[in-house]
Amino acid sequence: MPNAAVVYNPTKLKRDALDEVLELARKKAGWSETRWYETEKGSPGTEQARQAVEDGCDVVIAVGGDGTVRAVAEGLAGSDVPLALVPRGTGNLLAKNLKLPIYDLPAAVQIALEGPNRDIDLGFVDWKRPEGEEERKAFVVIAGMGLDAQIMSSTDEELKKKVGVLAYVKAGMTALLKDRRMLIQYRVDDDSPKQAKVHTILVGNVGTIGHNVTLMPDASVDDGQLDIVAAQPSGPFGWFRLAWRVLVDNTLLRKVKPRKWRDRDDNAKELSYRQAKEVTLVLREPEEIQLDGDPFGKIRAVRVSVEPNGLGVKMPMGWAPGPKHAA
Ligand SMILES: Nc1ncnc2c1ncn2[C@@H]1O[C@H](COP(=O)(O)OP(=O)(O)OP(=O)(O)O)[C@@H](O)[C@H]1O
Repeated sequence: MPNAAVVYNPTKLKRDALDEVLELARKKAGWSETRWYETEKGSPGTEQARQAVEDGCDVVIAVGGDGTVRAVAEGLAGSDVPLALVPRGTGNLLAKNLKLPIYDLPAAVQIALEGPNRDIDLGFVDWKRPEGEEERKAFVVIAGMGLDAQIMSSTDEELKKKVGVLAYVKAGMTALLKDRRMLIQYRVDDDSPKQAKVHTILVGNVGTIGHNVTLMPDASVDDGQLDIVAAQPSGPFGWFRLAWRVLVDNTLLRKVKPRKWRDRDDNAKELSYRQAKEVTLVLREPEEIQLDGDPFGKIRAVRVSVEPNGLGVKMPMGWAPGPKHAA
């Protein structure tokens, strides 16, 4: 009989609430006893997911926000055990990009036990800390440096509990006022290395960053490619033009705007886009990095790469591969 493992963040959902729904569903589906693994502040899900794989589970259900999902996905890398989501965070970005149900326990549980598998790309970062320490981490949504990572690292967690995403607005305004740019050396795939001065550089696996804002209009979760965006607004209207590009062009007009117009716009100077399998960045000064919305401190250099189809995710019943499902 198959069995499910649950890796859950107890600050996001009480075990009893999920257990009640899961017990009914697993008995009905003929699954054996569920194994439970609780995350901890200093151990947000990677070790638990690895343990669950070692214990022989058939699916790992991650319960929590994007941080928990990222950590569990990292623990599943290299295994063929799929991930199922019970989204319980602020952003829930992977779930939203894959159009999975949010805050619907029975639907999430049914998907976990009976839903079809979809293979999606898994992003990896190999970074070097300012002190020289090297580390490898996975991400499923976005890796970012510069302004957005400063926002993540300075967002007030207490305020986030009270006002949700508005806490990011406060941190964002503070970071914007500092108007700091990073001097980077970068190399995209086999191109020759180049230099640039940018406010933010984002490397994404999915294109929508919550509230239906599409940052990377061509990003697809299973195209085997990373989408790179560099933001370098300048002049008094630079940030305004950038916001217009993201909020109006990418998000609202994308569906109606002819492709050739978008091609012409795609490398306007506020926002440059590239698709690649790998990008290496060397920073003049150590910079903050964020993965899927969680801050990971300062790094000196990073190689971002993608493992195509590196992660299986449980999808809603009736899902089948096809262009209209591209995220
Ligand atoms: N048992 C625990 N007690 C306290 N904190 C925990 C525990 N388990 C995990 N955490 C912390 O929870 C954070 C991960 O939270 P999670 O991603 O589930 O929600 P979130 O941060 O609200 O989501 P989002 O990223 O969407 O805002 C990690 O920083 C981790 O250290």
